[in-house]
Amino acid sequence: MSTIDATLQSNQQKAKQYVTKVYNATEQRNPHETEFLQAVKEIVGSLVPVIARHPEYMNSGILERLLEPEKVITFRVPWVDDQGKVHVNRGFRVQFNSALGPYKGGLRFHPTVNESIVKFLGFEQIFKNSLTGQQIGGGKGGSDFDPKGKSDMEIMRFCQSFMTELYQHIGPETDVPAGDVGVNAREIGYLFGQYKKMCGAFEAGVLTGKGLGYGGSLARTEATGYGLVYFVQEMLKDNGLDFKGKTVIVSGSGNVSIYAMEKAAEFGAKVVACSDSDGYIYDQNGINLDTVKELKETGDERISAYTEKHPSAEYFEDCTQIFSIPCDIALPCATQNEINAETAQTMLDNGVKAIGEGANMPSTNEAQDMFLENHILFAPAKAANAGGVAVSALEMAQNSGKISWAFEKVDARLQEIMKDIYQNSMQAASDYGTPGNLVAGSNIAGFIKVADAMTEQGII
Ligand SMILES: NC(=O)c1ccc[n+]([C@@H]2O[C@H](COP(=O)([O-])OP(=O)(O)OC[C@H]3O[C@@H](n4cnc5c(N)ncnc54)[C@H](O)[C@@H]3O)[C@@H](O)[C@H]2O)c1
Repeated sequence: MSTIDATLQSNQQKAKQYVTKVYNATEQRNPHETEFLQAVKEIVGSLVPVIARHPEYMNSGILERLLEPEKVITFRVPWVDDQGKVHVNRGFRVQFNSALGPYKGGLRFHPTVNESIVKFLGFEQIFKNSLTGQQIGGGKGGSDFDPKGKSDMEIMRFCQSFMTELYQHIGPETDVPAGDVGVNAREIGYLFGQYKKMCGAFEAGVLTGKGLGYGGSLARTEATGYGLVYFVQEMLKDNGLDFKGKTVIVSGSGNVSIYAMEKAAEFGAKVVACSDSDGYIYDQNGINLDTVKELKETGDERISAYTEKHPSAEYFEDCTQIFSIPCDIALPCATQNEINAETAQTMLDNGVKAIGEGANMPSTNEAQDMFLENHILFAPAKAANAGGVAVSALEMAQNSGKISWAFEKVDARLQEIMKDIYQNSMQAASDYGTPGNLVAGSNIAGFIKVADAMTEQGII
């Protein structure tokens, strides 16, 4: 073995030991945070070749610092329902990393929200935001409040109470929340109103996903779903494929899902199924998106009601079974861990060709490995669903210039950003010895920018 080969091997070994040591320490320090640990394991596992080539990251403790949020804020959110009964929920904001810019990431209102979920989302957000090439750090927040079945006034009172505490921790140059599951334009409106009242100032850039009349950006509503399809289209094109004529399944029926279905259909695909947390619908004629929008965007109805308007469609209880339907392209857009090893095996048996993750961490690490081992085209969440935050950063830019761009301008910029993320992730994958592996490539490309900025900014 040559001296160069021996050095490379020794560096690789040291890097592996370092990554394992840091992961084990994280596990010991956060023993019950399963989702956070899952996200950490996936990312740090792919960083071994980077650390081996750049031992300076190891020497300056980059991973140890990256894995500990800069700040975690937990607070009480008391509110009164329409019957006068008092409720108390828990609010969270994790300000994970500000090496590249103000913390940026959504708020999730869902009964499953806890510190582990918010930390996994915030951790992923660091790399996603870095991939967009914009000046945004990583953060995330939310509450275990369940908006399902609540009246408009209850939602408003909850949002006001939530912001009464949060306002002192955020700001256009500090931390800029947005929507996520359970937080859409209505909730952002109530949150913004309360922020404005508490601060006594109209600071449009403090929240993104706002209504168009008071500083929102055109194309923000569509951005995550459209961006996902633009990303998958790049991946398909690179492999001699295309959306045209393909059978597509999109889980969920919320913001990401609806606009992923819209763009996939526009590109000539036939979307045959979508879901909500109760069950899924299968429409062999192709999902009628106007009906889904009517049920989910203007009404507050369950997806099962779709079959009342389209009797030839079928409804099945148990949303987890949506991916048992054969398809060419699967776009999981509902929630974390919706595809486990068993579901992945069914999808492989059914001949799936490509997967694009619209939701955050919808595939377990086992499922992801199975797709990669079987050479399925796989677009991981932190790259493929970055379109939402990318357009949020464009909203911040418009707010700071007090201007509004046309839909076409924002959409064109979104397409360029998704293309760049695809190319940079592919390049990083091939530079570090895993050509074509977008999981490794996006982790590495996202990491290097943050690690370099942290190094330049000193030990803080
Ligand atoms: N909104 C964004 O801009 C954005 C950006 C990046 C990533 N994401 C991620 O995309 C996912 C969806 O977010 P959204 O903004 O569309 O939320 P949303 O609240 O608008 O919609 C979520 C949808 O998923 C459904 N759902 C929930 N649990 C489910 C389950 N177990 N099985 C099937 N359906 C289920 C809900 O009924 C709803 O239709 C989340 O993982 C979120 O973190 C969102």
